[in-house]
Amino acid sequence: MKITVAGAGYVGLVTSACLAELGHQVTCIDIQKEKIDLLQNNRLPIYEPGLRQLLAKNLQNGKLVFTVAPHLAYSNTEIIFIAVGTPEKSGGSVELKYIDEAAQQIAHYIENDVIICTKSTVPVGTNDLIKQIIDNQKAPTLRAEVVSNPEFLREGSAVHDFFHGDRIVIGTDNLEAASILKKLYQPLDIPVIITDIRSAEMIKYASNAFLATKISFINEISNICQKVGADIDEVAFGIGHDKRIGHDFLKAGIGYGGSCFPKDTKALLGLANDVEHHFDLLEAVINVNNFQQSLPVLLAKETIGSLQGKKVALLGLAFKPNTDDIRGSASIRIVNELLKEGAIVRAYDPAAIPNAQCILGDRIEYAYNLRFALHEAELAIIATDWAQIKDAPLGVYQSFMKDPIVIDGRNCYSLKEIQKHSLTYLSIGRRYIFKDNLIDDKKMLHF
Ligand SMILES: NC(=O)c1ccc[n+]([C@@H]2O[C@H](COP(=O)([O-])OP(=O)(O)OC[C@H]3O[C@@H](n4cnc5c(N)ncnc54)[C@H](O)[C@@H]3O)[C@@H](O)[C@H]2O)c1
Ligand SMILES: O=c1ccn([C@@H]2O[C@H](COP(=O)(O)OP(=O)(O)O[C@H]3O[C@H](CO)[C@@H](O)[C@H](O)[C@H]3O)[C@@H](O)[C@H]2O)c(=O)[nH]1
Repeated sequence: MKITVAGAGYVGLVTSACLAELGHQVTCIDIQKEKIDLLQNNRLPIYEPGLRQLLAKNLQNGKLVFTVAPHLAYSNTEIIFIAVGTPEKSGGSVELKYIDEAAQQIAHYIENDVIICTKSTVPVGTNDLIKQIIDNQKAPTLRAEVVSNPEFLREGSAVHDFFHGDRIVIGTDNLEAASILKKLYQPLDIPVIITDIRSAEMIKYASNAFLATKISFINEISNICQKVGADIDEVAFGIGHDKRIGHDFLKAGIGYGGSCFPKDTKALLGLANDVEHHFDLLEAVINVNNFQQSLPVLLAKETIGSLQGKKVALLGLAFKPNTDDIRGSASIRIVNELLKEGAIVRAYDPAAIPNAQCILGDRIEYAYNLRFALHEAELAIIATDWAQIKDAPLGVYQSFMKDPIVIDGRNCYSLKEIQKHSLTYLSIGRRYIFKDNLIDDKKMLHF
């Protein structure tokens, strides 16, 4: 089929490359010329495992084309996927201007009947607005069916998720459009759920809010575990064995980040408020996450005292491993809080340094390897569980730091392993181990 994808971000690029891989003729359009120039030259503007190979192959065989020209993208196509950004506005509501602009362009440039699928995460009711824009502005002879087709991929495993997702949701009342999309996705052998547009839009927000709730729940349990001397990893393992609960998304840590959970939970809270429903549970999930992201600096202050002039190695800038995305990352909050306390920060990340530099500039130093980050640091904070960080031998902390204090925000090491080394080690929801293997419950910190 001839397919157009609007937006060359994480979702747009993965969708484009994977649909081209399935044999479709795909045109991906973006408004950022620099991005399209890079892509046309076979260079990826993002870090996403597996994407480079798909891009190279499908650019070369002509199945995938990049453009900034809307007449090329929209005038001769059968299905259009909208994958433009829907970022958070100040106050937490959803910025829909990119959706609005894309819809206007589509309406203006289409020259045949099309199905328009919204992959962007949009508040319930937005697809009706897209339909209104298109219907009001397109040529009256053309048929354009607007369908909600929310995306569930995770960064860092997005290509895998495209081919092996848990479900595909199609929100439409139009049986013909549903059947065309079902056929498009058929080779993936993933269950397809066909529902109405508003339910499809809500499935996306409810999914993210539920996953965020699981994370905040386990983080709250972890904070209690730490105070009563239980071990959160044991507890999560134990409760996860109940099939009704499951093991996924029960990893305690320094909270969820990313371009989705923080913004989508706030958007759903806003949506609930708009219909005069106070979503107490979701509000608590967000508050717990804010606390959790601040935990490393609280622990640092309780352990060391003043952080003024202290050298801190921050290990990980991305919001999770295997991505260069720093949107909503706990690390950004940690840096800001450390700098406010007067600390000197040197950060290491295998992929996210260029993105971090755009936001943090020269307020911190950057290290291109773990050892340089740790060199002479007085405190190390593990913020992202990249393999390069979680698999590093514990000896490096002793070799490169003066008197190592490690705050492990992702519980990368087992306490047994830690006890073989002489370092002060604080993790999430587990006993704190002080230098010389002293595990002293009386030394539990209080925050
Ligand atoms: N990132 C994820 O993991 C993920 C997963 C599922 C859903 N989503 C949702 O998908 C949407 C896109 O997310 P993303 O992370 O890929 O965003 P992104 O910010 O990485 O990319 C969005 C792209 O859209 C482009 N754009 C803006 N207006 C345009 C227009 N009129 N025409 C063409 N391109 C235009 C921007 O220039 C940008 O390159 C969001 O709604 C997000 O919530 C994201
Ligand atoms: O047990 C866990 C699982 C995740 N996280 C954190 O939660 C955040 C989000 O992780 P993840 O969900 O793996 O990454 P995303 O790429 O943000 O994907 C989420 O957001 C996307 C955008 O909406 C959805 O498409 C995906 O289904 C949804 O998982 C990260 O900071 C993780 O460190 C935890 O702290 N504990």
